[in-house]
Amino acid sequence: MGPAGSGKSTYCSTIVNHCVALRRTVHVVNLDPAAEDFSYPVMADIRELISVDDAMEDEALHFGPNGGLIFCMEYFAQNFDWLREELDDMEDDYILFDCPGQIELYTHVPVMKQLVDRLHSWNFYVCGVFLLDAQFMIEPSKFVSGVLSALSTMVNLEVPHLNIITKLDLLNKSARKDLERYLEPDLQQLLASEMDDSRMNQKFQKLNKAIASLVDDYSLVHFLPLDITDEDSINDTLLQIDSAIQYGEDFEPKEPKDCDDVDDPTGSEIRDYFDS
Ligand SMILES: Nc1nc2c(ncn2[C@@H]2O[C@H](COP(=O)(O)OP(=O)(O)OP(=O)(O)O)[C@@H](O)[C@H]2O)c(=O)[nH]1
Ligand SMILES: [Mg+2]
Repeated sequence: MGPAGSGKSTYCSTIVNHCVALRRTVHVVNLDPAAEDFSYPVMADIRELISVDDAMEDEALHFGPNGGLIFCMEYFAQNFDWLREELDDMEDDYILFDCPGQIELYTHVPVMKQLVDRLHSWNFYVCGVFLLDAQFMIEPSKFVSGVLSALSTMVNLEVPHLNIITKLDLLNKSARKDLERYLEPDLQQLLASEMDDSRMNQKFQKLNKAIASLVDDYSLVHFLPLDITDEDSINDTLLQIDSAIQYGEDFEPKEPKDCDDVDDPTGSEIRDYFDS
């Protein structure tokens, strides 16, 4: 999940490619009714059920792109049986759901929560992954808006949750260094530094302080940086999610000969993965 363009589909293809190298099975379900191109193999596509064009072109509905998307997602919520059928053959597999970018879906439209509840009822372990563009880590007030959307998604879904900063490879050295103060943020301090040299009026300052203390009180917002050009960084992300959903804990131990079958360099990648 995450705002438009935050890198959700890129994240899915990055994880798929990484897992191919690890010989680990990962599938992706496209839940974006407006998506057109995919850089990963699509196991199931919501557009087979309904697409934004269907909602926009319908004579009676006449939606624009945003209303159309919400309509599609509500239609999806009425038809989870479609997803159940698509997931029918899955067992012990890892599935990524590539979601749309409209923030309403994570804040006040109930469809994502309904989806999570339905997945639980089908015995899936679910982890929410919320992506935020590293551009949000440049100004404290931008960061606060990112934190709030991450927080409302987290509170809304009530599942293990990971916030990830994307597009790290686009940052220069000094921006990367600056990023560190946002990874374990002290919001009060961050905002205080901005307030000193801005002309924010008193009410706005007070509002920011109140938001900062609310977020601090939850002490739940933590960000993990993801650099898709760095295999170790991708591995760290995967491990955090694995531990959140207890992935692999109930797998049967593999026969040693399975490991012998694996050729290098894949074999060494698998060892690296378990070593880390
Ligand atoms: N350099 C770099 N570019 C990225 C990264 N992640 C995404 N992009 C680029 O950012 C743009 C948007 O990425 P997407 O993966 O389509 O983002 P999205 O969140 O799926 O977008 P929507 O589905 O439209 O909301 C694309 O041009 C990607 O190539 C990254 O980690 N590094
Ligand atoms: Mg996308």
